Amino acid sequence: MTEPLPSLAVVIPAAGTGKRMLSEVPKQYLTLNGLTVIEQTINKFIELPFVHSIILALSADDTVFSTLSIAHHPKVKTVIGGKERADSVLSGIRFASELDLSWVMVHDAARPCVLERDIIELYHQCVAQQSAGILAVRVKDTMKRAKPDSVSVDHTVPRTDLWHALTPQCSDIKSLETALVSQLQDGLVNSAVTDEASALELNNKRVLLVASSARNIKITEPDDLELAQLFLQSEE
Ligand SMILES: Nc1ccn([C@@H]2O[C@H](COP(=O)(O)OP(=O)(O)OP(=O)(O)O)[C@@H](O)[C@H]2O)c(=O)n1
Ligand SMILES: C[C@](O)(CO)[C@H](O)COP(=O)(O)O
Repeated sequence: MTEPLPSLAVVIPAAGTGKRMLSEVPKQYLTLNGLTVIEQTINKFIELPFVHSIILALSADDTVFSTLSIAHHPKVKTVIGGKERADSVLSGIRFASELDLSWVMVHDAARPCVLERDIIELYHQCVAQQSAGILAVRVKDTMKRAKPDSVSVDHTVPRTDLWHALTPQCSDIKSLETALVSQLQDGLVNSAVTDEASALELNNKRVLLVASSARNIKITEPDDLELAQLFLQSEE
């Protein structure tokens, strides 16, 4: 019989303003198949047996989340996010580090189409290999690097071994907290560290690439909402 997976914390950065979405409200509060985006995302984690706590990093002026029934679920906690995504993540990690847990997953509130089976597989692989890891999708298209500040091709980027990094991104809490703090202190957060794996890589940590369904999109621009609706409807 395989050992049960250790309990973990899930940090969900949800303090963004969704500027690229061009919507009236922050994209995490847009309606998606009858629920808000953030509720759809939380629902992908809330029933998983190894999820101990779900920590939402919210904007200081967020007045919506507390009105949702999910906000009162015993697993759900909230912290105040920060200026950049990494600041919000670190705020959640600091709360998680007080919970006497070893592992954490960080998942964008804007990724409601993640599949539970992919979350479970990611965690199985990280625990089995005692390594950080991320859900990712191999690049399928030919990739071009543009000339600086232009829209003409500079060169083609070889796509062998090229992956799209998605979330959740999973790590032991101590390594991730150390990595994020050191990058914040080095002032790299705003440029080089756009995901947790970037910080871990800069701290010479191994990061597994675990194949994810390509439907695990991040709702970023207006067209993404319709695509997310189709993906969620096909899960019903
Ligand atoms: N200071 C920030 C910025 C982003 N996020 C969260 O990080 C996730 C991924 O970020 P992104 O898609 O860039 O969201 P926004 O920053 O809201 O989008 P935009 O860049 O278009 O404003 C989102 O769930 C967002 O709420 C956060 O918690 N804190
Ligand atoms: C973390 C992430 O979703 C991995 O692809 C991505 O880096 C977030 O980028 P954003 O510009 O903060 O949405």
